[in-house]
Amino acid sequence: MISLKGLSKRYGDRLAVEDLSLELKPGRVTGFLGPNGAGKSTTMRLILGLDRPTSGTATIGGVPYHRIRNPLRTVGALLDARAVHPGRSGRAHLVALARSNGIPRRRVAEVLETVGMSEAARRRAGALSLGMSQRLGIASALLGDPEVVMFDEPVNGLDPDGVRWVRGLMRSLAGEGRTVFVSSHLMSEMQLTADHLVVIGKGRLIMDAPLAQVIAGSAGTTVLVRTPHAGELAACLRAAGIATERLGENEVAATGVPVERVGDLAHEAGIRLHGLRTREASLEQAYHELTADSVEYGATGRAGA
Ligand SMILES: Nc1ncnc2c1ncn2[C@@H]1O[C@H](COP(=O)(O)OP(=O)(O)OP(=O)(O)O)[C@@H](O)[C@H]1O
Repeated sequence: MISLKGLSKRYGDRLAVEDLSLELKPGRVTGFLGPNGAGKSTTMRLILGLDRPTSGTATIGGVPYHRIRNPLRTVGALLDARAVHPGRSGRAHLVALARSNGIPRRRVAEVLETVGMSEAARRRAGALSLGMSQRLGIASALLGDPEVVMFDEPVNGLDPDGVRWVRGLMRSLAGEGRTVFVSSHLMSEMQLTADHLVVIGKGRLIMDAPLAQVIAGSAGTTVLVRTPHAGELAACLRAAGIATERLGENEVAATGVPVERVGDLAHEAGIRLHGLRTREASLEQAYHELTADSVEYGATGRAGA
């Protein structure tokens, strides 16, 4: 488990991360979302001890990274896929990493097999495509068979097959009971991969909730009801403070409300229903609503402002 308590990081007069407190639990994929410059990479670097917090703490299994005795066996991370010696082969890179971390050499062949690059690992790392570099970075992260894995934009540069492969890998790592923390700007992909979401904007926590709850909370998620008493039901829902729209003679749409509540209200009012279903918003829509006030570098904003 990763635990952040009041985590803050200041660069000069800029607060890149501000008072983040949350727990990333094992056995699930937690997606880490936020606009450019929101502080995702900084947070990941703080967890990995690559930067020191200005205040607060980040711990893995209760211990700050710099005090973990066998870091690669505890936490594996992919932050920058190109951060590999370009002249070395992928395999040589992994062998060196294994040796310097007391990891058995057989793990090199195992992780290369896992990421599907047993052949390509013979090539110089500098000659690998971005997609292959991503796979090598993922192999490095998995080398120590860690309980916690963190990936910063892991599907960056991958083709559709590669994207699907990463999705399957994340799901299976979580299925094995590991803590999986992954940042991405690809909402459609996160919707398919994540169980839980942490959304930040301008360094601050916006949302820490299950994916289903984030989507259900979107104004785009609508409960559609078919009933011969549409007028009566619409009035009843409005009286309960629910945004309601008549779609037709026999149909009512309600937003911002769980389907169970609509069903219960209809039941209490003795209104017969012929259909009750939810039309879910996309994660992309939910994300835009959540972060609308936090986007710093919008198309109309001043570049670099
Ligand atoms: N080493 C640094 N020195 C000064 N400022 C920094 C440094 N690293 C990050 N920042 C600033 O901190 C803020 C957060 O940056 P960070 O890279 O963590 O955001 P991010 O959410 O990962 O963005 P992106 O989605 O674009 O990767 C930004 O304003 C960035 O300019």
